[in-house]
Amino acid sequence: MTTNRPDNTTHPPQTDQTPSIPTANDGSTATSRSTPASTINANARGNKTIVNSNTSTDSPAHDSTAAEASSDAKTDEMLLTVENLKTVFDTDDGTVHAVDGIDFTVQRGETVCIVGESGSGKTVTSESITQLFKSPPGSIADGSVVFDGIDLASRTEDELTDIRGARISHIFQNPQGALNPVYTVGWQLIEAIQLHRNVDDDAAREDAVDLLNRVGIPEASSRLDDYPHELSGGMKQRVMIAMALACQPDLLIADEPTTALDVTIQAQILTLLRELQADFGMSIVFITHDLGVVAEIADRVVVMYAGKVMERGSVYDVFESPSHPYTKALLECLPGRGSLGGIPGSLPDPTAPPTGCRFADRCPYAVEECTVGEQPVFESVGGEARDEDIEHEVSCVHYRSAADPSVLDQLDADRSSVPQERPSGRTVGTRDGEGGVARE
Ligand SMILES: Nc1ncnc2c1ncn2[C@@H]1O[C@H](COP(=O)(O)OP(=O)(O)OP(=O)(O)O)[C@@H](O)[C@H]1O
Ligand code: NI
Repeated sequence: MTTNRPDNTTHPPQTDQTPSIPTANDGSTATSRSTPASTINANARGNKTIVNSNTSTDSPAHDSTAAEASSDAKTDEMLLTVENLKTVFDTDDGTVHAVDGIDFTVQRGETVCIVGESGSGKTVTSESITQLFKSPPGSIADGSVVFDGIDLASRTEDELTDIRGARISHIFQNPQGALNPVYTVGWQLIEAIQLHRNVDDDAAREDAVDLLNRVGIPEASSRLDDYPHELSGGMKQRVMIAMALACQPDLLIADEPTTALDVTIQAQILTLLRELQADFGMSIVFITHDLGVVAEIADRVVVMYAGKVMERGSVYDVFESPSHPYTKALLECLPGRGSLGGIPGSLPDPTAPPTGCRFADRCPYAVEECTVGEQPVFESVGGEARDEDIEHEVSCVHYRSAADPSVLDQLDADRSSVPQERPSGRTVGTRDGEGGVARE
């Protein structure tokens, strides 16, 4: 990379533990990759054209020593804080409560995976960060999205455009849709670079070649003259990543960026993202329904269901001590586990979400209390956190202070002694019959 960074040091891992993550059959592990953050970027998706701004301001790189020494400094490590976010769509069928009061945080340099079944609100969550959804019908009905001290939820469209262009990049599942078919890859990349940095054509071209090299495109200088249709799907996604990195974002939002790719290419892209994150120090919000990918790439996991967060915690805690029955059910769908066809049943109607826990009617552990009132408050799961910087919390009545969550284990034991109902309905979980992605 040609770009100069104010701070290219790499943090020590958040923890020296590298527990085995039961991704699937391969027992591969996920390690923390925490690095400091910096700077800028931009990009495009169907709903809105994202116009890039031309300023590039480095965010204050945080001082790891100070951060470790003081709990106050931890606030500085927080890049994104989402609180009580509600995003709705006004439709002819009523108001769709796509995201319905969620909280999560993203620290500088970490990867947060949002995982859940299809329709649980992952994409709308990611689009709500910079309000990429089409409006109307979409709107943020409540809550705040604080990015590096700026509340994005209350910003004007112009201000959001600047932020999107300057500091938050998006990559999407379908790179074809995001690349302009009538311009060469080089033209588009050079434009992205020049929108952010005041460099002449030759310097921008040189940077473009560097970026393409960096994302693993062979013979980069000759590929600059290719049109998007001349590239394979994997190569196009690499170009999109290069464009997203053109100005070094503080935050890269990746919505199922590998889902359309074959398994080998998926693995390569995930490896690439990890390497780039270490080099660039950016934070990543990674949307996926694939738990194999989560185990591979996440530091922190946010489990979503029907517009709500059900459980959140470090990748270690969520995989090794899954606590919400929904998380348990998702993990059961991993290849080699009990459930083959996904979790029985389907999501509730998003225009009329049920009271209480939204998973209650599909939950083998549900009791009467689960179906009344508000979503259960988040409780700490307790036990020894494997990553002490990341709280492990769950929204489930069985974890209330007066309750005894071991009832879930007891029920598990009881259930395993009776034949299981063969699940039907929508699928969730991992790539077709494949295990986790091999780590390098
Ligand atoms: N433009 C829209 N108009 C109306 N409803 C919408 C719109 N976009 C999303 N929704 C609804 O919001 C809910 C959440 O959708 P979202 O796309 O965020 O799910 P997801 O978790 O990303 O699913 P998938 O894994 O299939 O991508 C769904 O019920 C969806 O139908
Ligand atoms: Ni989605």
